Amino acid sequence: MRPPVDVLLRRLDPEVPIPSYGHPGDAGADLVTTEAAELAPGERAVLPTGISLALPDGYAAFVHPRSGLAARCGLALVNAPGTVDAGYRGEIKVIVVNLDPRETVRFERFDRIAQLVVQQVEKVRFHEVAELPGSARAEGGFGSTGGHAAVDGTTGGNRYASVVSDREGQ
Ligand SMILES: O=c1ccn([C@H]2C[C@H](O)[C@@H](COP(=O)(O)OP(=O)(O)OP(=O)(O)O)O2)c(=O)[nH]1
Ligand SMILES: [Mg+2]
Repeated sequence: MRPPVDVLLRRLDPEVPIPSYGHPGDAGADLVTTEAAELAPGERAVLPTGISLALPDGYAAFVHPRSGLAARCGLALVNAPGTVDAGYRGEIKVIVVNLDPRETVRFERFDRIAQLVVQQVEKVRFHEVAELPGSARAEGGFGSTGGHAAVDGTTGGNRYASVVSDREGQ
């Protein structure tokens, strides 16, 4: 395993735990909320994590959802993944939304609400051209290879769409 990258961290709450990886190979370090919160169905909130970072130049951190909360509670991040720029020195916040149609989601102070993935990112220089070089995919996108579910009763002309219509016919 490669040695970890050193990142400076400031605690904005003296008791907040430093983000930690659950297992040695994990990509995301868990972030907690420093405020208890209650989200009714459909409600969103911006939750404080009590930390700010100084990421090295050439890196960014991405705020990702936790799958367990998504599966169990319908909790999502509105802007997933949230992008934390290397130059950002403010508090990292997590923009959550309760997508469950019925149940309220409750968080206690220091509950783990999201995970932070730190990655190297490229900065590019854009060069405008009149024509782009060809490729196998060309302009095909948005389900051009099939396999997308039907939307609004239309069939996508693929096997998943026909599975949906078979089920509806039963
Ligand atoms: O989930 C997130 C996403 C962003 N940020 C912070 C760090 C990031 O560097 C800054 C700005 O985020 P972004 O660029 O996504 O938002 P914007 O609406 O484009 O704001 P700005 O105009 O400040 O770039 O907000 C968070 O704390 N949590
Ligand atoms: Mg921005």
